[in-house]
Amino acid sequence: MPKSKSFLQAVINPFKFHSKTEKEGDSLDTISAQEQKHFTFQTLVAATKDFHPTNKLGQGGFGPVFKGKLEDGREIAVKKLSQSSSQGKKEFLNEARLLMQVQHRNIVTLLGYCAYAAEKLLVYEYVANESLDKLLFKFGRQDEFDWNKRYATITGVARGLLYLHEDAHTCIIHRDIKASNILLDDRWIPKIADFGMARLYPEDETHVHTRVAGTSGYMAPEYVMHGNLSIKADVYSFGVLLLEIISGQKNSTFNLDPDCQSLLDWAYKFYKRDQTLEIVDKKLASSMVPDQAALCIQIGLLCTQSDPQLRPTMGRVVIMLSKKLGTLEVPTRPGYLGARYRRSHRGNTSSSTAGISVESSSQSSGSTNNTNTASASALSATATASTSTNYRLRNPRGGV
Ligand SMILES: Nc1ncnc2c1ncn2[C@@H]1O[C@H](COP(=O)(O)OP(=O)(O)OP(=O)(O)O)[C@@H](O)[C@H]1O
Repeated sequence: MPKSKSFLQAVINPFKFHSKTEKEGDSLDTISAQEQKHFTFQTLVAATKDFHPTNKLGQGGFGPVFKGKLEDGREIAVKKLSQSSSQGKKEFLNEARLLMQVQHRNIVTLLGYCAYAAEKLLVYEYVANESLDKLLFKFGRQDEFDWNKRYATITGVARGLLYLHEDAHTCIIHRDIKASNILLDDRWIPKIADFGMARLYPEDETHVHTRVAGTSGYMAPEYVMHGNLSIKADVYSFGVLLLEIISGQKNSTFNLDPDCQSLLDWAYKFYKRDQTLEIVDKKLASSMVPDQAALCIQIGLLCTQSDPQLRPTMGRVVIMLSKKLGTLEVPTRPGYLGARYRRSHRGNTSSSTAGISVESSSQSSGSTNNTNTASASALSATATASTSTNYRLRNPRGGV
């Protein structure tokens, strides 16, 4: 076997029973151009001090993530697929496969893997400032996260997404852009992480057999309700994330204003009143650049418009971020799932990060009940979700 193929083959082989078709295997071969990146289990045990709880960075749908240090001094994050992982081996392999193909300063680097007996582990560069959700919503570190850092985060994530959509060798739709999937390094450079749900789409692909999956508060309404998946679903999630970064408010648990059902609704309300900056996080009072903040909010609203065709591409977003206020289109009303859905959903989940999964019957593998999964009945309360196993993908690069 040529050395360039060995990494992916070694990752894939332990999962082989999950490989659906020869075609999938072939495409993995053709995308493989990697050096041997195998880590021995012993190396990772030593690096993480036997996966000591004090080294645990967090817990995702795959299982725990541990911090480690290699003998050469490099700091790493080790994602360990738990035996009981509900998210599943398929997504784990998907993440390895997708990340092998991408290299960008705003996308987390996969250093290698380890498959040892029943253990499956992925090894990443360690990203020192951890995830954006912890900075924005948890640790009381919001003061550290001043305007310049937030603006740099917005532009960095926009560039990373632009790369995935337009510059990677095949269009990649991430499908789970959210605050906990953006990591910030020691220089506050944002890195898009967690490719377990991402999908590769060749340019000429028109249909996809998939399921609707993602995190509530971030999913585009046309995707949740009709299974229409395009790059504009990521653009929508990016718009939500942008408004969260600026307001310090979490969309899925928004309850600041009884007249508004979501953060998007709230932002739109003040935009229409010409009081756009009312939504800005009070912690940014001294550091904010008002015109930049107003521009960003307008871009966030353009990205979350109900009609996906009206949403800009990420290429356009990157250009808009460098424009002057007053030169942009006027956003129409944001799209989000209705009040009935939100009530039902809240009643069914205790976690604000819980999401939705509408499963197609042909995809009922062990990967179905991921941590991002809430009851599909919550969805059906309002939306007439497609029960078809074939979700249509209309020109993923050009919109729905
Ligand atoms: N490369 C990394 N460097 C530093 N911390 C990391 C790294 N990767 C993950 N983490 C930490 O581990 C946590 C869990 O990450 P993981 O990607 O497995 O799940 P998640 O995105 O939090 O949740 P889910 O899988 O349900 O979407 C993250 O929130 C982050 O704090």
